[in-house]
Amino acid sequence: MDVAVLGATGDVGRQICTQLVERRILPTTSRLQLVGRPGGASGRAVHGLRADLIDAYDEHAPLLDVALDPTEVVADVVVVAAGMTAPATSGVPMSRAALADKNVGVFTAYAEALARHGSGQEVVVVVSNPVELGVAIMASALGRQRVIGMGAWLDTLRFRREIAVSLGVRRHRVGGFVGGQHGEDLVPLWSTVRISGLDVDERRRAVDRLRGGRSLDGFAAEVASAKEQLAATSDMGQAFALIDSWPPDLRVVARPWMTHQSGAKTAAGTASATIDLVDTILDGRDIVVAGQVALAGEVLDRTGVLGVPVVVGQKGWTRVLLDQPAPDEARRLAAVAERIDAANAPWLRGAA
Ligand SMILES: NC(=O)c1ccc[n+]([C@@H]2O[C@H](COP(=O)([O-])OP(=O)(O)OC[C@H]3O[C@@H](n4cnc5c(N)ncnc54)[C@H](O)[C@@H]3O)[C@@H](O)[C@H]2O)c1
Repeated sequence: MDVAVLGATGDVGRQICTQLVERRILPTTSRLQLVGRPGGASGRAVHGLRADLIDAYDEHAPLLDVALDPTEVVADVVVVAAGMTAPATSGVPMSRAALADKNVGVFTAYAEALARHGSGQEVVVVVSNPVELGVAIMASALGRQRVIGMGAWLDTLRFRREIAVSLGVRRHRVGGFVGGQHGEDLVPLWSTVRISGLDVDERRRAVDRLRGGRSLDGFAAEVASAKEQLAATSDMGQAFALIDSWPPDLRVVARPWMTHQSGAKTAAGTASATIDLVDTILDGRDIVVAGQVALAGEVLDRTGVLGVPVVVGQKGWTRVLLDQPAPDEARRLAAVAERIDAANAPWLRGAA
């Protein structure tokens, strides 16, 4: 199967391409399409990236080609990593609306081109932010089940790792999902957490200990306070040590936020989670992941985009697996869904 990466020469796109090749996710008979923009720096650099990848990995690299126009994108899985990101500098916030304003044109151009020139089968993985807006635009052009935003999967892998660190076990022993909106408005779904080797009572005790008597009703205030404390800490080492002292779900929000503020960005982790999702789609077996998808009433009677656990396979996602969220999860999911809808509305009206 073939993969196309839009925004291949960006920080995230380049990591995705490199990891796809280095980790031998694609056989040598498959094609990896590196997609840039005509003219300008990325249109030139995408040819250079192709040459560099061949230089490094010729023996096991898939077929590498370059596309510079949305109409030329051809693949079974299309990864959307093109578009602007918030500045990776402390004290330079960029609102979701400002980012949406920058990236709505990118989402729309590729959605229209894929709808018109695509195979009608490609699965689209949205990495670019706001990921919920990208999913909404792509899903309305291509059909909702072929489009999945990877922010919730990245948040899920972080959640599992933070829980594993707190319990002193390896990450692969921890299951559980994060839903909601990617970033500060994520929803840690504690009711879905499973820890291999622990029975139900042991798990309940472990989860209660990790949560420390908190519920998600106070989570937004905790996140706001965490950001304030981190913004007031000029020493990066101290900031990350402070994060280490917090509970796992708060660390899931705070650590990547601080990483981005440090100037390092989160390109490697984002790419790794994207590869994981792409590999799962290519694998062909139905596997449960978390992703931002366009709902039609499957959870809390919601329509609109929301991060939830879903079954994915080669045709996209098929089912939502969140029958009974805990009451505090349901309340936060509903509130976050409202915020996503409100944030997306002006752009979706504009696109109609
Ligand atoms: N979902 C996540 O978990 C997550 C994490 C980190 C970053 N991101 C997002 O990924 C996106 C890329 O981030 P980055 O750090 O790589 O940014 P970057 O600025 O380094 O790269 C963006 C790339 O997109 C390209 N691009 C812009 N418009 C294009 C178009 N119309 N066609 C083809 N290419 C185009 C640019 O030339 C550039 O190469 C951002 O939207 C960012 O917010 C998402």
